[in-house]
Order: sequence, then C-alpha cells, then structure tokens
Amino acid sequence: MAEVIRVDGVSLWRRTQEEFSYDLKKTVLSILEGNYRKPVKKLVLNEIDFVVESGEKVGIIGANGSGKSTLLKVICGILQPTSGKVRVRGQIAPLIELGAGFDPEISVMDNILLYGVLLGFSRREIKERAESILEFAELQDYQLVPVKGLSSGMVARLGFAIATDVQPDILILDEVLSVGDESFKNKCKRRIEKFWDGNATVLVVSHDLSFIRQYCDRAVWLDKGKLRLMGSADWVVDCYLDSV
Ligand SMILES: Nc1ncnc2c1ncn2[C@@H]1O[C@H](COP(=O)(O)OP(=O)(O)OP(=O)(O)O)[C@@H](O)[C@H]1O
Repeated sequence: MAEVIRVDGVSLWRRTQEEFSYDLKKTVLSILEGNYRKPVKKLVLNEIDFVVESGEKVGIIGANGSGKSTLLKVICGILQPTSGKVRVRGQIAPLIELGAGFDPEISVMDNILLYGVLLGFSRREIKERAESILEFAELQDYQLVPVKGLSSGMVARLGFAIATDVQPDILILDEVLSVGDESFKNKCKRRIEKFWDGNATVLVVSHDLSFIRQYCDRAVWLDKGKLRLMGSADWVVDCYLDSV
C-alpha cells in the first residue's frame, strides 16, 4: 500500500493560556510593579513519528489535553510544527474548525467562489460545485447573505458541505461530527459513511473507544504529547483501558 501521511519527528511548543491574555499595557504595568513573569511555553507534541497508508482508517485516542486535536491541525497544515516534518499525499478534507476560513463580511456565494478559486477550479466547475454545496447545506435561500448573518450551525453546515463536496483522498475528523441539528447530523453521517466505505484514508480523533474499535483498523495513543502506542485498534484500546 502507498504511504499517504508521514509524521516525522514532529514537536510543537505552544504558549500557555497565560501568555494568550498578554497585552502591552498589562506587561508594562507588571514590569513597573516588579511582578512580571516570563511567558510559559509547553511542549504539546513531543517527537511524534508515524505513517498512515492509503485507505487505512486510523483512530487517535488519549486523555484530555494529550495533543490529539493539535496533531490533526499539524497534519492539515493549520499549525506548523516547531520541529519535524509532515508529508501528506492527496487531497485532504479537514473536518475540524468548520468555517474557520470564511470571510464573515462577504456573502455565502462569494465565500464558496473564493474557496473554489483557491483550490484552482475553473469558473464552470465552481458554479456547478456552488449549486451542490448550497443544496447539501440547505442554504439556497441564504446565498446572498454575508456569512456573519448565519447562525453558527449554518456556518458549520456550509463548512462541512464545502469540505466534502468532492470526494477527498484523506478525511480528517475531530470527534465524531456534531454539526447542525439532528436531521443534518444524519445527512453528514451518511456522507461520511460513503467515504468510510470507499478508498479514503481516514484519521479520526474520538473519546468513543467502542467507535474506534468498530470503525478503525489501527489506533494511535497519545499521552502528554507523546506517542505511547500504535497498532491494531483493539490492542491499543485494550492497553489504554488497562492504564486508566
Ligand atoms: N490555542 C492554544 N494555545 C495554547 N495552548 C493550547 C491551545 N490549544 C490547546 N492547547 C494546549 O495544547 C495541549 C493539547 O491540547 P489538544 O486540544 O490538542 O488536546 P486533546 O488531546 O485534543 O484534548 P481533548 O481530548 O480535551 O479534546 C493542551 O495542554 C492544551 O492546553
């Protein structure tokens, strides 16, 4: 089988929440008052190595804060690793932070067109895609509305519809989808099942261990930013359960 994802010695340091609330006035004041503390950094991913082959369904498990979502973001290119490399072959559909890339000031239609242009589609292709995207997201009546005028569920629906309009080679899922209302959730599930049954490579983060056993070939166990174990889904889940 061909290798589609290679994570090679990936480490990522992130600033802690403390530095997040950093602002100049506060910093200057704390220096003047003599209680300035240097921002803290945390090693969120620590020398992660693994390879995923074409068509594999891989689950990522681990305790809260172990780095699962961060690892997905690094694989999708949303975050850059501090060191190490990620190589991805094929079209990737990241179903995480749905809608994070939209421009809230421009219309739903213009956001779809912008996305198509970024992906290098022709005008005709974009038009066809726009119709099927709007239809799936059930947003035909909202095509001229600026994205900031949509509800958060609608934004997620639009994000999902765009990301899955073309069958991706690699599907990246953070937790099993909780997009929109019940009927839309079912529609998303059916679309995901179609990818799952096909040749797509799937990487999924979930706390639902029975889901991982049932739907994944292999699993990765992250523990405080380190890869603790990788192997058959059943084995990794058993070892994880033994440890908690
Ligand atoms: N935006 C951020 N800035 C700084 N640190 C962050 C940020 N997001 C997450 N972290 C930190 O990175 C670490 C890993 O977080 P991550 O969200 O990847 O964990 P997770 O395994 O997905 O957790 P969960 O199971 O709770 O979703 C945590 O220590 C968290 O505090």
